[in-house]
Order: sequence, then structure tokens, then C-alpha cells
Amino acid sequence: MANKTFKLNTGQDIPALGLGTWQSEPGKVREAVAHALKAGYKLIDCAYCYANEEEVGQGLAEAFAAGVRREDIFVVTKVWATYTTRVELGLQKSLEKLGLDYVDLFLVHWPLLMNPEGNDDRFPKLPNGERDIIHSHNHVDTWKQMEKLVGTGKTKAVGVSNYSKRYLEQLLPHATIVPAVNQIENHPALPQQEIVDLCKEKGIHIMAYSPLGSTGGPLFTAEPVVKIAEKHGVKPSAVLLSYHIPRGSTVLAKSVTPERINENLNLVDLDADDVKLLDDYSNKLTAEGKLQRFVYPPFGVDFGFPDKS
Ligand SMILES: NC(=O)C1=CN([C@@H]2O[C@H](COP(=O)(O)OP(=O)(O)OC[C@H]3O[C@@H](n4cnc5c(N)ncnc54)[C@H](OP(=O)(O)O)[C@@H]3O)[C@@H](O)[C@H]2O)C=CC1
Ligand SMILES: O=C[C@H](O)[C@@H](O)[C@@H](O)[C@H](O)C(=O)O
Repeated sequence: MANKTFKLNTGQDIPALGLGTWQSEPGKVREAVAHALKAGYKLIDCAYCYANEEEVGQGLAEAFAAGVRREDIFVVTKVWATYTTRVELGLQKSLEKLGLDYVDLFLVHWPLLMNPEGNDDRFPKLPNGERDIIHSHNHVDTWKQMEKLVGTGKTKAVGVSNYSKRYLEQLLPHATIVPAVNQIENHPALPQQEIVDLCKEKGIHIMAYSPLGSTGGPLFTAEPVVKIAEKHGVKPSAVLLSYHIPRGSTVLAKSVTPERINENLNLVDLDADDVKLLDDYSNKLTAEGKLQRFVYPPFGVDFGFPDKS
């Protein structure tokens, strides 16, 4: 699975599987990144907001020293919400921390602006404790800045993250460059099919985040996942990661545990019956209004996701 790729609208090949680094603790993430790359992972997903890019960079450097070549891996990072009026600065800061000259893909992490002059670099707050958000900011203006980065050589492609259908429909009429990627939460309990279908139609590749249900893997016990895992003699984690391959999406799995990093490389070919079982499960949750979204930060903004509007 490590070598399977999809094609982006830029012509680049993007690996089907990547290592996530959100909440990867200091003291562990360097080893996780180095271990993953040496084990055959080709994609590392980072973000300025994760506040661990310096250590991720140390892991990259360790892998390069062990013979992994920069041109053979795909590094993704994201502009954080306090930098969406200063995207080149945001990218530059990430590059310096990662110790890289360029990334392969740079994403708008969330479509909004938090106060760049607020009381914190990443999470500025108002006196009442709420996030300090500049509600007058138009996310399309961020995208116009992202488009300019492509000519700088600091990123090979630009894309978005956490864009609903509504937000994409606001963005696309103004886009000179169609986003290469939309990175969204995606798993059988949150298929977000309306976004996946629109992205497919527009040539935007989906990167699926929190495929295990995020911290602790709450989806491991979902009934169809257990059933399919037993049928193939694999762990539920393998079923949840494999779900994305027939969907044509890249999947990001976070782990700082070397054995899990290894086992997450071993995906399975789900057959038509497996896919139907998982789709039926998604449809049932949708019909019952029981979809599960595990990542919804307290921005207090309506991002246009039907399960949260
Ligand atoms: N654009 C965005 O806004 C977002 C992007 N992301 C990206 O997607 C990545 C993945 O999503 P994330 O939310 O981290 O969650 P995941 O769905 O990848 O789940 C991570 C959790 O599962 C555990 N785990 C991993 N593999 C196994 C395994 N084989 N067996 C048992 N447990 C396992 C990890 O534990 P341990 O590490 O202790 O081994 C951790 O607790 C992120 O790290 C980030 O890069 C995620 C959320 C939002
Ligand atoms: O990428 C992962 C998530 O989006 C994460 O960056 C946010 O949830 C952030 O911690 C926040 O609280 O806004």
C-alpha cells in the first residue's frame, strides 16, 4: 500500500496513505516520522497549528540521513487560521520549522481568519474566552493569496481543508487554480458524500482525516467494521483505512506507536460486499441523523456541513 498513488489535478502523484501528526506528542513524533519513512510511508501530514513541526523536521532529517530521498516523499502542511491574511509568511514559518525548501502541498487549514494581532499566535481569545475570530474576512481572499504561492517554488500545489460543499461553491467561481485537494474528516460514520462527489466532479482529490475516529479509534467497534475485519482476518484499523482506497481518496493515519505505524501499512482489498456493508451503515446513520463528527473545533462558525448546520 505504501507505493499506491493517486493523480492530482497538478499532475503530481499523491500517495494513497500518509502518516498524520496532529496530537503527536513532543518526544515521540520525531521517532514516529523517521520510523514511518524508513518503513515505507511516503506522505507526512503536518500543520503549523500542531506546534510540533520542528520535531517533525528532525524526523524528516533522520530519515534523509538514513537514505530516504526528499523527492520520493510527499510533505503536506497547512496555513493556520491566524495566518490566512499572510499565507506566504505562514508557509515560510512552517518550512523553517520543518527544515525544508518546499512542501508538496499547502492547504488552507480552516476557511476563516483568527485575529493576527490577537493575544496568541495560534489561539487568540477574547476576554470572554471565545476564539478571537475576524468574521468579516472572506475565505476567497485567502485562496487568492494561496494561488500566488504556486509560482514561488515553496509549494508544488495548493489546496483546502474542512471545506463543505457550500464553501467550495463559494470558492470555485473565483478560483484561477482549482484546489488540488480538500482534506476532510471521512470515515463510514461520516461519509460526507456530497463533498466527495462534488470534489470528484471538479477534479479535487480527497484526503481523509480521522479515519479511525481520531484519538483512541472509537470506530474500531462499529459492527460492520468488526464483521469485515473478522472475515479478512485483520484488525478493524485495517478495514477503516482500506475503506478509502476504492473511494479514490488518500487516507491519513496518525500513530506514534511504531508497531501500529507498521501495521497501518497493511491494508486489505475490500470486495463489493464489504463496500456495500459499509455504505449501508453510512446510509443508516445518515437516515437516523446519527452521523459522528469527531473533529469540530469551537470556532462558533457555521462551515456549512449539513450535520452541523
Ligand atoms: N485538516 C484537519 O483539520 C485535520 C487533519 N487531521 C490529520 O489527519 C490525521 C489523522 O487523524 P487523527 O484525528 O489524528 O486520528 P486517527 O483517526 O488517525 O486516529 C489516531 C488514533 O488512533 C490510534 N491508532 C492508530 N493506529 C492504530 C492501530 N493500528 N491500532 C490501534 N490504535 C491505533 C492512535 O494512537 P497512537 O498514536 O497512540 O498509536 C490515535 O489515538 C491527523 O493526525 C492529521 O494529520 C486530523 C484532524 C483534522
Ligand atoms: O487538524 C486538526 C484539527 O483541525 C486541529 O487543528 C484543530 O482541531 C485545532 O486543534 C483547533 O482546536 O482548532
